[in-house]
Amino acid sequence: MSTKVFDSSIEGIVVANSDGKVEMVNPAFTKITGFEPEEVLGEDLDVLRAETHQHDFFETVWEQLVKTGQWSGEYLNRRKNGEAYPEWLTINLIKNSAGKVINYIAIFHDISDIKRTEEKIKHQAYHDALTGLPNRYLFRDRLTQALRHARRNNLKVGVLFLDLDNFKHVNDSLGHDQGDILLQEVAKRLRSCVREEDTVSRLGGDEFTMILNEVLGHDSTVKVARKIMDALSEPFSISGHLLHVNASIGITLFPNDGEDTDALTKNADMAMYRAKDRGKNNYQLFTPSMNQDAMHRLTMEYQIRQGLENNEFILYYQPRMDLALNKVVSSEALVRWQRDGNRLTMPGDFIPIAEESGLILPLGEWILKKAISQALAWQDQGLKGLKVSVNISSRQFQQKGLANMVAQTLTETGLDPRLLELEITETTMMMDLEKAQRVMEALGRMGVGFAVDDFGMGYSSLYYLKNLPIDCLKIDQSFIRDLSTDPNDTAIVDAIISLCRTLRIHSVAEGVETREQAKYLRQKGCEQIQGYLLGRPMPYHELREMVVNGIKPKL
Ligand SMILES: Nc1nc2c(ncn2[C@@H]2O[C@H](COP(=O)(O)O[C@H]3[C@@H](O)[C@H](n4cnc5c(=O)[nH]c(N)nc54)O[C@@H]3COP(=O)(O)O)[C@@H](O)[C@H]2O)c(=O)[nH]1
Repeated sequence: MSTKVFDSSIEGIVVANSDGKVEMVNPAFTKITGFEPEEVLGEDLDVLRAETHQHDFFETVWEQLVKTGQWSGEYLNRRKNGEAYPEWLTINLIKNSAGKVINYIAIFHDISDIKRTEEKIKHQAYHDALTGLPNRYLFRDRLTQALRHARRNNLKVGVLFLDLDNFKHVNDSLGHDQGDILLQEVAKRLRSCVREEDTVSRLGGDEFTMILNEVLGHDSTVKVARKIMDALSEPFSISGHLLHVNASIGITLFPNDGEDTDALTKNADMAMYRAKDRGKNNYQLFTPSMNQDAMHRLTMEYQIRQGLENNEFILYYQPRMDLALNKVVSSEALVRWQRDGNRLTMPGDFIPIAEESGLILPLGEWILKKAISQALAWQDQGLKGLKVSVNISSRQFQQKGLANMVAQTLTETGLDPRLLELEITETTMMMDLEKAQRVMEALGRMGVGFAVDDFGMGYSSLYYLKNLPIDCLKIDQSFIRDLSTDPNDTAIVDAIISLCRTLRIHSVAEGVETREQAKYLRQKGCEQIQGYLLGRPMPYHELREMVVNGIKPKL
């Protein structure tokens, strides 16, 4: 029976006598190690000892055997062909009734498969499945190690935080599969920009971080950032498409910009946001003032939220005049924040923060509803046909359900949709042309109008002018400012007015401050004007008076 067990066991078994000479091995032993019985029988057990462990390892094993009669543990052994393999080994001392050792029995099995699975699981836990780069956990671990080493040896470590610019467009236009391939290619290029001992990791989405070990100072980190930007500036060829990808990079240096992993990462992230603010496709070194800015932003975010709850926002209206009719035909709703009593905070101080934090969504909805109900009130007060136009920020325009929300508000209030105009910048429309088309056509069918705000400052693309339901171009005020002195501005304004005429789109000049400007625009055929010449943005009742009394003196 015991012979049968010995022979059929899947575990390798070696029996040695009290002198350590091998007396028996089973077939599993041969299968695992490759040694035939005749090659080991009568030999010292030492012939099976691989030189994969240090001397003190065997001393520990021996000590425990003597003490307890048994040792179990992981052992890195070697097959006959020289290949190393891990095994789980148990050695038992067999004693006779007098307590004298008569045999050593070693039982072992090959745990290569288990080890491989373990390694795989470990790799998956610490690597990004898409790019194979270290993930955020391994990044943190590596940075912690790098800082420990740098502290001990008085060295510097650089951290780069990189975010691809407009990656969402690739995903939206070509689909996620192509987006994934692009991320893999970006990962390869990033890896090629740093040394073997540096770490490039993917935190998720289009965010990557880099640990630059033992750098000399800021110059070295900047060099790497430039190298990365150069590497990314070459277009990527993905499934027949040539894609251009840029990145915004934030840089911190240990110990100057943070003492620990969290501080260095957070500050590099902050610097990356500064790079985005500065027009993307650039790098920024962290400065302590960025921390103050971040604190300011956080406080403002909190206060905007409170302001919404406490009804602190109000709308002002700026008149728009039809030059042929010499009458106010529309007004632009412009938000103000009335906090601390009567002090008005201007939109330039809070709209960008509301945009970044997403608070523009509830704020924008409030603005839209308020402007619609005000326009309705003017109709009821006899100001028939007075339109209202509302600025829609890009985040608001991208949100799901904007068309439904506008349509529902119009239905609920009963305002004629033709009295509402939405102002959108070129950049907003170009972010996702298909979506722009869907939203604008849905609302356009109801009668809502669309004005392109700040025209001339962005793409000025004829494609969207031809394909989107646009009613009006608002010529950016920067061209009007120097209309009489800068021949370039004069030429641009003339060209936009004639473009509007050709495309049968209304032309509106923004920022008109002088009679000369108004006169010139009328002469050139510009249809409407808006600006301080007519009046600054004003409370709703002042606008009503202006419409009722007419613009005096006549322009
Ligand atoms: N998403 C939203 N954005 C809004 C809203 N309300 C305002 N804004 C945006 O904030 C920016 C600054 O607005 P504001 O301080 O109100 O300035 C407007 C006008 O006061 C100013 N203007 C008008 N005429 C003149 C002029 O003759 N000279 C001169 N120097 N400035 C003038 O221009 C601003 C209006 O610009 P525009 O929107 O491009 O027509 C501004 O970008 C607003 O868009 C809001 O409710 N939602």
